[in-house]
Amino acid sequence: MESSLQLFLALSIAMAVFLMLVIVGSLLFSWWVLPYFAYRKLKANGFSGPKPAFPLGNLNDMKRLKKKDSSSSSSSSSSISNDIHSTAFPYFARWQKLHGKVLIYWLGTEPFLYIADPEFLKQMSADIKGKNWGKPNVFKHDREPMFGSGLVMVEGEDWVRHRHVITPAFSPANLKAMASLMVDSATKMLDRWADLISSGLPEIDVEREIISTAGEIIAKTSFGVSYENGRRVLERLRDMQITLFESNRYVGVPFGKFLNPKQSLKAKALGREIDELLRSIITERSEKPRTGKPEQDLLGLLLAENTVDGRKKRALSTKELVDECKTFFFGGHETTALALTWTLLLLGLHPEWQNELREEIKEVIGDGKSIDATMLAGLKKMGWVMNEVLRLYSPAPNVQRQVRQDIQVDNLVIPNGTNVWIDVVSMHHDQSLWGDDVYEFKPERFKDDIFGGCNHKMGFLPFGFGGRMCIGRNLTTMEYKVVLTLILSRFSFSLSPNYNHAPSILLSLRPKHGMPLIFKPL
Ligand code: HEM
Repeated sequence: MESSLQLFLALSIAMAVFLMLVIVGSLLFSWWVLPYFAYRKLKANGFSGPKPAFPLGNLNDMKRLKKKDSSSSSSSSSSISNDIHSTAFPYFARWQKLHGKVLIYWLGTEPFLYIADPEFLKQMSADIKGKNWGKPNVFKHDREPMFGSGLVMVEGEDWVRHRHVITPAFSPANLKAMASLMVDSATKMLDRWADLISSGLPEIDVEREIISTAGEIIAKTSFGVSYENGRRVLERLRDMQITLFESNRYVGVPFGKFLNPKQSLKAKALGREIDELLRSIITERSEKPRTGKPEQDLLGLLLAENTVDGRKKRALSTKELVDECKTFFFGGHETTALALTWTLLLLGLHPEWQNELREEIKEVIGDGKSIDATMLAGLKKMGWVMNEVLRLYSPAPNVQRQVRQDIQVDNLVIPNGTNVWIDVVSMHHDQSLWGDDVYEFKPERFKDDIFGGCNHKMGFLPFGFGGRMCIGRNLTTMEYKVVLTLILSRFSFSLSPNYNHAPSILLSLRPKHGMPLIFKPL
């Protein structure tokens, strides 16, 4: 009896040890062996890069170089340079010098092929359709609370279906109906600015103000905030964004989430609440008998797409609709707000361009009080300014993809599964592509050329490229023109002496210390 108990115990221990070994072995296999083989295959092409250390990859080098640089890189308002690549991304600038414009670096245990060479990118992407690109699995996990399986992250036939259903919602005809929502939110913000100015406080941090207004605009245009639940979703989405930003992120590092357990749990709880609120909005709306035109926000248009002749065709499931609403919010408001924020910096430094744009607004729109969306296309110079700002201070500073098939580039092979990191800021600041005036603010470079005189068509990529190019670019252009027209029609502005120039990366390219400007009513 005793010996069979001992045998049972010994077997149980052996089994537990065996299971532990299997778990540790498979973790090491997926964190060490697989990435190492992927790395070896990439290296076989002759690419090199900084030496990684397990399990952080090059994250420590990046932090160290950033820290070293940030002690010397912020500059006061009187000495602002648009040469920002080496200050916002000192590690990429340094590695490029050592390893060229295509190199390998590691986020945790994930190797990435870094690309800042438009010709290489052109050759690599020439035969790849939108549906055949992947998004790095490591980001799918990390950004799950923001995008779920919305359009930014889906792949293959699912991506084709999502893109097909969503594209009509962003058509110019549909977007026009949203202009008045934008005017309302922006006017409310500008009335608040006017009150501040008249009470003797002309210095306004436009970054904070515009991000909050753009959040309201995107919530209205995505799922409507006139409903009680809509407002609550907006508040929770903002909380979620702050929570995600607060955490010191260890993307690609095994168990990285557990290094910030409090934030990870909070983001998860907020995510559940947001999903629940959006689900209730969707159910309420889809059960409402359809009379007349669908509601003119993106969700209303998607729900209409989901129905044919009054019958449900279920192009997108409720979960997919929830994820798309979150995707529009996270993908759409901060990028647009930052494009406007950086524009105000550059126009604050170039009052002659404020005047040029005011003249144009007078000619095309009149006093700027009532804006008809059809007139916006006439604001050509404003379009050049927008492009030039997106070139110098691209709010989406990089594009990430994952390769889903072996890709041949000349005699090289980029293997299936390779993570790709495209450094847009580097290409937008590359003297060999743009010429000696690369760091100057010169909107006129876009006057007769949609590529701004760049000597390579893949050198200007503010909205990405190919079939997966940004679906929201028309919405952004409209919002940009509406908000800038209203600002320029009411105020002139200059940079505050308190502005500290430190463009830095927090998912998007942001001014690290905000953007204080001094306003005067016209
Ligand atoms: C200045 C504003 C914006 C910038 C700079 C920007 C930039 C980008 C970039 C670089 C991509 C990746 C493209 C690629 O992989 O090649 C992208 C994709 C996307 N953007 Fe935007 N975006 C902006 C505004 C918006 C807005 C307003 C929305 C929605 C309301 C939006 C929704 C999306 C979506 C859903 C995708 C994924 C498209 C796909 O994979 O099919 N974006 N955007």
